[in-house]
Amino acid sequence: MHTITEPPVALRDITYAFGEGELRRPVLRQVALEVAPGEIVLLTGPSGSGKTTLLTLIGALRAMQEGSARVLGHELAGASETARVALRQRIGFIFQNHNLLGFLTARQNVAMALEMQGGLTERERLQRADALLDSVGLAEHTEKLPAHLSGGQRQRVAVARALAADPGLVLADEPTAALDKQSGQEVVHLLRDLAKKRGAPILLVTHDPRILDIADRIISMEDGRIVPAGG
Ligand SMILES: Nc1ncnc2c1ncn2[C@@H]1O[C@H](COP(=O)(O)OP(=O)(O)OP(=O)(O)O)[C@@H](O)[C@H]1O
Repeated sequence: MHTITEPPVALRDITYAFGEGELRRPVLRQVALEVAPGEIVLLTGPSGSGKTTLLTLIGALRAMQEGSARVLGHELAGASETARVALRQRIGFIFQNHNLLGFLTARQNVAMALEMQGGLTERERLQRADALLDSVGLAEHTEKLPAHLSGGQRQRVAVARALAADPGLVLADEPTAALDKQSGQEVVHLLRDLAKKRGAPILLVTHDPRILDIADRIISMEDGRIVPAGG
């Protein structure tokens, strides 16, 4: 007997539009995509081609319109808000502007991501946060507020936070856009190594040609469609 493992991300015929009636503007057209366990997929393409919209659909951050999206074993078409919230807790998100809370230390920002998990005492959460910050090279900076860290360091905190809850999938939107070349490369290499270790696939939207080498696969989008490889 074979066990057929479902890919962590499987999209079929995803079509999505903003606006209604005459103002309706399609931004995704029949997108199909599969991401394998542990795979690192980069999504590139011109501004406005629909990359972020696709990422937010996969991340259950917006409701589907047409097509099918199976993410970590759950169908998102027709999924309730409750189901989407539950799925979001199994996904690690990293954004361009890191989205750290300015009044919390690096350690508190990471520990907060563990609160949803339940089952851990505060002491355990803080210990786990310290271990994660250590793994991204920030052992010396756990007590600092985001404002006292460099851009690269803040983005490392965001990586630690995204991986804190042992996500089944990591979604990143332009995580290096605000960073210089070296910090950007450090952050994505770190992200890649940590995700590979945990077997979590990464889907990363980027315009940054300096980080293309981390990809297992690069996908281009144009005008709401995935451009066929080699085309
Ligand atoms: N909330 C919204 N309401 C209306 N139109 C939107 C909304 N969000 C995005 N759009 C439009 O949808 C299209 C696709 O946007 P999207 O952000 O997905 O593209 P992108 O490829 O990620 O672009 P960029 O690289 O600039 O981030 C754009 O034309 C954008 O203006």
